[in-house]
Amino acid sequence: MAVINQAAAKLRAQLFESDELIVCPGVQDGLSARVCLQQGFKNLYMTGAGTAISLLGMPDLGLTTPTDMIRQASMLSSLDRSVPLIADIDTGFGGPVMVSRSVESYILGGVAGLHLEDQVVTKRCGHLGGKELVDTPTFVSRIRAAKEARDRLQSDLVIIARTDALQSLGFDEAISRLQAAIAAGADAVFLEGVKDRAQMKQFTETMAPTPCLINLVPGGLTPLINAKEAKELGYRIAIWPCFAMTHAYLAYQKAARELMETGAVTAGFTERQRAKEGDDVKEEQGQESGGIRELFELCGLSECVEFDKRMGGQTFSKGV
Ligand SMILES: C[C@](O)(C(=O)O)[C@H](CC(=O)O)C(=O)O
Repeated sequence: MAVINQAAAKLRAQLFESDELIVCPGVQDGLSARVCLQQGFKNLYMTGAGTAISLLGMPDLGLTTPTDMIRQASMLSSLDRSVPLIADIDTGFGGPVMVSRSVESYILGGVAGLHLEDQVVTKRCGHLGGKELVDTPTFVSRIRAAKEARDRLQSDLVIIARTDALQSLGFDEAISRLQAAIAAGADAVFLEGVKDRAQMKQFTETMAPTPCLINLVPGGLTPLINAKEAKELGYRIAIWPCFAMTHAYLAYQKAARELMETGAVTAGFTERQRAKEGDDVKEEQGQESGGIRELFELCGLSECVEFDKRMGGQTFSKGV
């Protein structure tokens, strides 16, 4: 339990014992997480939208089950337990019993923080239209159930209350929902779909001293401010869901189109290889930048081989 709680304790210290902006690149699978860890980010964010797209090939419409989300959040937490993960838990997936069970599973999976919202269970991405909300007592019961799970497991899990009320009910109602959530045990707050800088500032000032999260979705309702601006506007956590998925999508599309049209794969790393060949720099077969071995290395190939050996295993004694 102590090891499982370390990331949560670290996130809590980042939030309450410093004034840093907690910068969270959105990740949805092993590859995106490994790349962000390689780049040295101190925190990660598990996007529910990205998980729906990547795991199910479906839009963010409340289709991921608790099992999908728990499994993905636990896997992402396990890649580097010194890097606290904040994970989307959507609506908590049901009534208070379900919320409590789901939060317990997130904690046992090593998740450091989560955000829990006030949409109906058949939710949708906060940046789509026609969202429906539960009433404030129902929202508060979800937060209370999350806190109960945290207290029962003696965890430092950071609970972030999210409201989607801004679009349909306005700023004041959204604030009063978040204040009710704080009274029920939320540590931080997330106003979904904030529309401009003036509203960002008004939000962080109104909620002070409670830490506020900003959600910077490409193509969403909120202007894509940068980390420096987010800090200046009073935010303490910034998440960038799906920030690299657009690039990944376009890269997949380019490679797939090429294979479809030419019957050969020359996009991506082989292009760089060719450029290098033009410079008379030949790389060994299978050693190209971006080739499969590099991806395996990114995902811990050498560490696995070394671990096997250290444990007295023979699995890789003939090399890999
Ligand atoms: C933050 C969010 O819940 C997510 O799943 O990452 C989404 C983001 C998105 O749909 O891109 C949301 O804002 O609802």
